Amino acid sequence: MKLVEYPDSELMMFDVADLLASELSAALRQNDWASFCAAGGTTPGPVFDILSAVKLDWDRVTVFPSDERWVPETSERSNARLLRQRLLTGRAAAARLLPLYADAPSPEHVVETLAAEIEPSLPISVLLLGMGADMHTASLFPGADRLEDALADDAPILVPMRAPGAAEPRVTLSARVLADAMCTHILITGAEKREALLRAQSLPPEEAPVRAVLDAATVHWAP
Ligand SMILES: O=C1O[C@H](COP(=O)(O)O)[C@@H](O)[C@H](O)[C@H]1O
Repeated sequence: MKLVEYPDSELMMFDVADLLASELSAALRQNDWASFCAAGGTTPGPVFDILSAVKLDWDRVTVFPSDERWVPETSERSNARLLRQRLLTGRAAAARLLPLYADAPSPEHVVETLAAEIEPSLPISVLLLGMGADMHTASLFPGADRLEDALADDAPILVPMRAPGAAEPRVTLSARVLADAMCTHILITGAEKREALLRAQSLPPEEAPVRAVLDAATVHWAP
């Protein structure tokens, strides 16, 4: 793991957006398409705002969330809504968004269909993850009902997930799909998450799921 510490969050958001733009641009030089998989939650919005204005062949980029809460895009808790409102505007409006939600009573009803839509965009070209203070990343939560399945070497692309720390059912990319990404960044702020990150380094993924993606990741932290 590489840890980059910034004096303030604003500087971090600009630097990370710049890095992601260069990596997407490099991926597009090597291939006809690139995929950008990004966290939801409260942290990455400013990165999306900056990235959305970058000049890039966005029409060759497929964007999808790392995980989704089982709510429609009308909900403020929807990770796809965050991507649509903060990233797929301006220049980046030309990108294609693949939501990880469909109008079905539970993730189990549609998880295979959703996974089939993601599969052609794998491996992920550029991955931006977040992390909770409980050391979850994407929706790989400690104590989640299907964490073991999602951490397995032969895990499916997408795994439905329910966890004590999650208000609604979730769907998440599995650890192997996240760990296969060509470039991985984790964006965190605050003393509590920094301490959790350092603790996660010496714990197994079953206790600290973020551990499953740490080896190849660059972690960006600001107070
Ligand atoms: O629930 C989620 O949490 C993590 C961390 O979110 P944050 O609000 O603490 O930044 C996020 O990375 C994940 O995509 C999201 O579904």
